[in-house]
Amino acid sequence: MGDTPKHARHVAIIMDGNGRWAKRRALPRAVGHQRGVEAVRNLVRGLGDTQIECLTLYAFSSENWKRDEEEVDDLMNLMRKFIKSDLPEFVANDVRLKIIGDWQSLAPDIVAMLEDALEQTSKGSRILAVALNYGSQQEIARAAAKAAAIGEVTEKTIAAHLDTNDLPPLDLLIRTSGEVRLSNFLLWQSAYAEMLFVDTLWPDFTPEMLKQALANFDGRERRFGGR
Ligand SMILES: CC(C)=CCC/C(C)=C/CC/C(C)=C/COP(=O)(O)OP(=O)(O)O
Ligand SMILES: C=C(C)CCOP(=O)(O)OP(=O)(O)O
Ligand SMILES: [Mg+2]
Repeated sequence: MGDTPKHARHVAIIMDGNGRWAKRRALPRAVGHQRGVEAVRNLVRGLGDTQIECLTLYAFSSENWKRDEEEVDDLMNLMRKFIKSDLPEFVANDVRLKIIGDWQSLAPDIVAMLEDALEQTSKGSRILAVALNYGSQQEIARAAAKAAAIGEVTEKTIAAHLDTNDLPPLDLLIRTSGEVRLSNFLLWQSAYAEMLFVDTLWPDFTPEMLKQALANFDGRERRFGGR
């Protein structure tokens, strides 16, 4: 595997634990999500200090619609606020936004904001991919249907129609909060990804912890089925 880079090019994070972070402090869940956004902001600000080419963040799953309407509204409003406040910083810091998932079916104003943000960041070189209304099984089914429509259902044609088709291969998947499951995130892309499950609740996750995760990755031996 001579062409395998030593460092992680593509890192994905399941940002779990906002609710428990708030509960421990007897605060509303919305406050946990707010602090979760701050953790995202700090991480994106520190991205330039790493060799990561693409950071993919799980922000809202296709199953998260099952939550109370109030919490869903809070999350959508945080999204609106985050794009508005942080877009200029993305542009200034060479960040290219990418959205994966069925984001086109979100509220029309969010879709419009995202389209504008995609356009404004299109020249950036470091990718921040945000998974919104994302479910990996749904993504694979969509890709398989497209592959079937061209009459060739293979690993290659399915991968070519996944939302992640223009991203580097996934190297490292991190989940915070101590849960050890994928919750319908990047199932196909995780085939040979390294995984790291940490107990830290998402609002407490720092850029320093990301660096520790990258160091942990650097110490692993990847074999891809070879010997
Ligand atoms: C990019 C961006 C603006 C992101 C929005 C903020 C953010 C960090 C969203 C993640 C939402 C979410 C469902 C987190 C999981 O915590 P949980 O609610 O499942 O917590 P719990 O498992 O402790 O209940
Ligand atoms: C981080 C996001 C956006 C989704 C995964 O976390 P969940 O909290 O929704 O997953 P489960 O514990 O329900 O599996
Ligand atoms: Mg959770």
